[in-house]
Amino acid sequence: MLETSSPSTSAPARSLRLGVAGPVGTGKSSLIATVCRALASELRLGVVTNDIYTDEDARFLRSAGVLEPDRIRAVETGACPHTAIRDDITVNLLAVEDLERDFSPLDVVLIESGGDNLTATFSPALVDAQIFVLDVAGGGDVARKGGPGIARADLLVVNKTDLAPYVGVDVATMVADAEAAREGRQVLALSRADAASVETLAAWVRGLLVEHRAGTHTPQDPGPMAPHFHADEEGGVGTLHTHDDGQHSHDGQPAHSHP
Ligand SMILES: Nc1nc2c(ncn2[C@@H]2O[C@H](COP(=O)(O)OP(=O)(O)OP(=O)(O)O)[C@@H](O)[C@H]2O)c(=O)[nH]1
Repeated sequence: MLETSSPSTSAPARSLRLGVAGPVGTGKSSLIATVCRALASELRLGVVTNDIYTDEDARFLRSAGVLEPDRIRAVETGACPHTAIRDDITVNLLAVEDLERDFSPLDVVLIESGGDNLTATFSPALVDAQIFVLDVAGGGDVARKGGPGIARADLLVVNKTDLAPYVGVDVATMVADAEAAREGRQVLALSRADAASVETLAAWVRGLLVEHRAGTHTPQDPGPMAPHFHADEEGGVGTLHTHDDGQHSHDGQPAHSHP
């Protein structure tokens, strides 16, 4: 791939890990397919999908031919999606690190959460940044309802805007509601059928990668992590952690310091 092309020629310490979360069916897999189509010719990409009982999202992306099949790895969570993206990220972190090792160096690894409710967001120990996806078909009022993903994800996508006339949603109002809930953080009205919106999404990813490589992007936790226990070195139960400052990972190191 184009190591000499923008956004940077300097070697990153590791890939940019970008999470994509949001309610069931809002278009997370499709958004990842769109990003891959837009950027696969200029960046080295990998994908990890999360499904509860299947590897369906990975199979969808492989069959769409957006990346070579082995660059798309599936995690079966066997539990509510938030469990594997926030409460215990081990299986996802291993999948990401396997990808990064197998295809070293990668520029971006996209991690798709299983569809969950409005409270589910990624731990900053797993991803450097996250996109939260809503769609117009879920109702124009959803953006007003708030929650950590809507309010504080790095980017909020209002997806499937091509469907808005058919479901009676005014996209401009929905975006304005979302911007108010986000206190100025970016909102993108997206449709895979709208090339300009797709290019805006691709440009956002490129810009984030530049910041990641420069070390100027700080991973944020959109919501408090549930209190949890770590096993101590003897295998017993260790100390209760809350990590509610948004700056620390499961191992107590700065969230962006994983190798
Ligand atoms: N009209 C339209 N449909 C879209 C768009 N993006 C996705 N869809 C459709 O929305 C449906 C759900 O898309 P997915 O990408 O599977 O959604 P998801 O969030 O990954 O779904 P889960 O993994 O089940 O939570 C599919 O039928 C897609 O074809 C869009 O921009 N416009």
